[in-house]
Amino acid sequence: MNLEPMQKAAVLIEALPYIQRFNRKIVVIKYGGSAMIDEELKKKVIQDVALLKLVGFKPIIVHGGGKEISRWVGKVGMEPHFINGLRVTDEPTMEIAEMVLNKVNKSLVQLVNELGIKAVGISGKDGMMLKCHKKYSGGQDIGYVGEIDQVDPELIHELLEKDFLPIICPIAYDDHFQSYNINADDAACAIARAVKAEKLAFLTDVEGVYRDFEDKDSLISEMEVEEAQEFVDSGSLGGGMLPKLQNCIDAIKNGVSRVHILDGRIPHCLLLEIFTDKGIGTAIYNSKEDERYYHG
Ligand SMILES: Nc1ncnc2c1ncn2[C@@H]1O[C@H](COP(=O)(O)OP(=O)(O)O)[C@@H](O)[C@H]1O
Ligand SMILES: CC(=O)N[C@@H](CCC(=O)OP(=O)(O)O)C(=O)O
Repeated sequence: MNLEPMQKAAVLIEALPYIQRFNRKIVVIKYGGSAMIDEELKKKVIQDVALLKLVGFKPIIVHGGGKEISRWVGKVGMEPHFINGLRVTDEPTMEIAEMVLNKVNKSLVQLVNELGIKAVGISGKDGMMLKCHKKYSGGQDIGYVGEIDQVDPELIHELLEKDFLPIICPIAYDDHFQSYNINADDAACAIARAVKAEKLAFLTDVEGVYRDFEDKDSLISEMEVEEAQEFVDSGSLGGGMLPKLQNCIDAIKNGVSRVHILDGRIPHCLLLEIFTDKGIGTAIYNSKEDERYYHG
């Protein structure tokens, strides 16, 4: 894309009110495994986060790595198994999940560091950040899968205060200090609530939420939280989007100002959402009044 100098200036000027509005505000970015497949795209996501940091935002990355965990589970001759979108996590799977998530974590840290920004990679066990209990799915035992009870944000605040960029992987601990595998959307949501994030953005592998998944013209660009709840309750939403949208609703109801579901396959989707008047993907917000605050 070649822009004339005046167009370049216009793009920067359009970003100005957003830079002012988000100065020193916390933005949590949930970076899903499905949006991590392409190395070039991955670099662009990291560039976006770096830019957010350099213009004065306080970004936090909470990442997944579900596809990579499944690849390694397959490598050791086991079959990945999910119930209601959650990985059935027996002892060997837990060991693999923790190893893989830590590996993904450090690879993201390296990409951020390469841009001259100091990142610190941690899991929910560091600083006793994410405490959980064993979760059952529809009454079924799904192994070492946890539900978060408590988030201690002290370490995150310390890192932000010292100007580090926290990169967090979704592993938690229970009363007995056993490690648990946490769905990364759940972790991002709990963390965004605990740090009272201004924004929570999910980077995934679809354009956003479709009213009808079969009809690609039915993309919903924005929804008030009540409307989103009605959509979830209607039963017409399926797949991974169902728990994701419920997480978005819970985040808004618990103090996060605005949540976005963005297509991580679009280069620089984060910048396009945050710094342009129109935005992209699906935005969920509390009320029309709050929405005017963001997009005029
Ligand atoms: N109405 C819908 N709109 C968008 N995505 C949907 C819808 N219904 C089901 N989905 C599915 O939800 C998936 C996104 O959730 P998920 O797989 O959990 O993403 P991630 O791995 O990025 O967290 C999409 O890839 C899509 O297959
Ligand atoms: C319990 C559970 O399902 N944990 C997830 C954690 C990683 C994750 O959520 O990654 P994505 O965001 O890439 O899907 C898993 O094992 O796949």
